[in-house]
Amino acid sequence: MAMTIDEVFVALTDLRARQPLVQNITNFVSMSVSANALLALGASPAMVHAEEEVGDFAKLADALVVNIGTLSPAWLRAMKKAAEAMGEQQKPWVLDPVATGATPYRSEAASTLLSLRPTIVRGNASEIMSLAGEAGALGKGVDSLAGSDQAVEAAKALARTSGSVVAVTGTTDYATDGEEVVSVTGGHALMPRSTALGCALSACVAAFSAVRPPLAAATAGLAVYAAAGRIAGERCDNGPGHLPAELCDALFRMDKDLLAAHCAIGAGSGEAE
Ligand SMILES: Nc1ncnc2c1ncn2[C@@H]1O[C@H](COP(=O)(O)OP(=O)(O)O)[C@@H](O)[C@H]1O
Ligand SMILES: Cc1ncsc1CCOP(=O)(O)O
Ligand SMILES: [Mg+2]
Repeated sequence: MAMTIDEVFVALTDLRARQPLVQNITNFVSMSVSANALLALGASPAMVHAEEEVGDFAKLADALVVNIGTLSPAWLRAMKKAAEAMGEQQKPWVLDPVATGATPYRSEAASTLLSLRPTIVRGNASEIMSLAGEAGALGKGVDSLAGSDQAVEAAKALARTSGSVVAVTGTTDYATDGEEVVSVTGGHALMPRSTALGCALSACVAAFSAVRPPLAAATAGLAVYAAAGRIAGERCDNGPGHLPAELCDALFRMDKDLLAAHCAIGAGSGEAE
């Protein structure tokens, strides 16, 4: 059974009460976007990526997001160390496999991190298809060339082989544990025209993973973000320039009525109800 809007709102209320500390090892492009989105949502962000301290910081964090957007060998070592530390403590972490498939280095890094068993993997369609090993799943750098509808089977297969919940995003978002598939609609067509909004979504999903089990955390994160994205996009008549700021305002103001009016959650890989 997919979560209801009421259950998503209770999860958001719990998140706001808990104010989880979310450790981010994320790319340079997304740092400020993700930190602001987390603060607006009600979480507490920290961008910490030195390999000398990520293990110690992971002891403090309630959740971790690992994002390979601007990868380098030192960062990858830090990502592995932090992910292992979270695993040892049985605390949740989210992998955002930015542009996996674009280069062998990136694909190998994403596979290595996947083998450390993230709680949740969140990516666009090309990334999820590539990580699932589908031939011809090329994206265009960090952007997807495939629709999320095309990636649902890959997401299910990836969830089954990895043991992670997989969230694949696009016009419709999907979350799956390999058996159940939840669809979420909302968002806005301007969202792919503003950088790092997928990264910030992964960070928000990590925040929810501190207060809910994996599939519920992914569903709640997708739904709250979809509603905020829809509200934000509708306020951006002149283009995407102010979209990140509007998105933060919408995350901050989110309540049950706004959620119900601006996103929908469905069961299965068809259209959301
Ligand atoms: N055409 C669209 N309509 C509505 N929402 C969209 C659309 N494309 C992307 N989004 C939303 O933008 C966010 C980022 O998704 P996506 O673009 O798939 O990830 P990434 O930025 O990592 O490539 C998600 O919340 C997704 O639902
Ligand atoms: C443009 C860019 N280049 C490396 S990481 C990055 C940000 C990607 O952000 P998103 O995946 O959320 O669009
Ligand atoms: Mg991305």
